[in-house]
Amino acid sequence: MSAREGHVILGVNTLVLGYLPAAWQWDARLTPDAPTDPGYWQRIAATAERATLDAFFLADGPALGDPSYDANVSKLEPTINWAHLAAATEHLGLIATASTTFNDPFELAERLLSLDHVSDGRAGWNIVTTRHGAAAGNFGLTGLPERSDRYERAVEFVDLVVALWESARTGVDVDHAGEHFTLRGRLRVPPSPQGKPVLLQAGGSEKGRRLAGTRADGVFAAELTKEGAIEHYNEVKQYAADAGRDPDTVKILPGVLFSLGSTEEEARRRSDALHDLGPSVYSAQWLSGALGIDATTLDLDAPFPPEVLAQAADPAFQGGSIGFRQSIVKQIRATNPTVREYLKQTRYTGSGHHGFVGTPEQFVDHIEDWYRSGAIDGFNLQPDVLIDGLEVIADEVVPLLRKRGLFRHEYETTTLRGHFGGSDVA
Ligand SMILES: Cc1cc2nc3c(=O)[nH]c(=O)nc-3n(C[C@H](O)[C@H](O)[C@H](O)COP(=O)(O)O)c2cc1C
Repeated sequence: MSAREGHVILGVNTLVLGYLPAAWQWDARLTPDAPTDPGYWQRIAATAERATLDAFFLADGPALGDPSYDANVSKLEPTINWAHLAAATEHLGLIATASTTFNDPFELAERLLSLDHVSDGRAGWNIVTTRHGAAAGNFGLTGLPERSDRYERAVEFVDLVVALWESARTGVDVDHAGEHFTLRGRLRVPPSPQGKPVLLQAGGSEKGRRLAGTRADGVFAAELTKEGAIEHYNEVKQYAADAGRDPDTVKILPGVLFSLGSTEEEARRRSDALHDLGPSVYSAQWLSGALGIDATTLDLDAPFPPEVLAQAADPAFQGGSIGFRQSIVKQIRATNPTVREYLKQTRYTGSGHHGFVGTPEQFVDHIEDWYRSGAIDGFNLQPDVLIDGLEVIADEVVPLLRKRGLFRHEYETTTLRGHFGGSDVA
């Protein structure tokens, strides 16, 4: 492995109860009111701070989830969810997903900068353009705007939000007349301790990677294989360098779904039990959404038809996220399994996101391997089930990472930007 030094960044995409739909059946502490119970969030945040983790992260879309594959159908709006947790935590970053397609730049700039104040500089914004068609109906549209329109709007949206945060610092009005937005004025919210919230981006198409490289401080990536992760890592870092930025200021954090056990067999039993407890269509539904086809119509005992894996004639009209789709197709092409074999293997190698099933020691080996191979700057951890899935990170994984010099022993920085290697002071 390379001699790469430094420590990994570890976030937790809490989702709410965990990434598997049966999470609520696994742990009695995951009560029906957990999503809206401040006490639940404070308990898991205390575990995360005990482990000196970098941030809690909330994936989100402005629409009710689909229970056939979404483990967290109902939840609070992320910035509100994090505002109350800010008061109950001291170090943990709080990253909220918000769509550039279904928000207004002035309102979101105010809301995120306010969150940065109430959290003493620990706010982050995960920039998405939203892949779920259900959100369109909630905003008076008959369908999602086409991908390149969404990204064109996203670039103007992000630049306007950053200009508004800058207006808070300089006191100079923003005077913007663009393709998607016209605005003259400035924020009433003063600059925050870290200057402005940390920007992350999620979306792996070429436009998504370019947005990340030119503007974001971090990337929530979907990469099922180490080769795909290295390619994504290098591409975004190159976009940053081409934009005159220091590539090291953009941290690449793929998601990793994990089930851990004291032995590999126990971990696999846990993953199997959780999948067997969940909706039988879970893996097929996830795959359908990610590939943009109905996976339940495929011949289970045959390989994937070439036309299913082929890129849409015009990627612009490829539904869902190209990032997820490309990653899944790469993984399928690597072993050419039957559909049934692939759906079964996703239990152990992840569905859409990279997956790991094994012991804490094996997980640490895996984290170290991907980090020293230049595939990641860290991971956005996604426990199969919250509470006990997070406790094993605090009690077993982090101590092992610290022993290897790969993780902090205590918080040395006070803001999310500081945790990411930037300066605590704006
Ligand atoms: C790793 C990853 C995580 C994502 N998380 C979300 C999310 O939480 N909410 C959401 O609306 N979209 C999410 N998306 C999709 C984004 O909305 C994205 O802008 C859109 O699907 C286009 O993605 P693409 O560039 O991969 O085609 C995610 C995409 C990826 C790759």
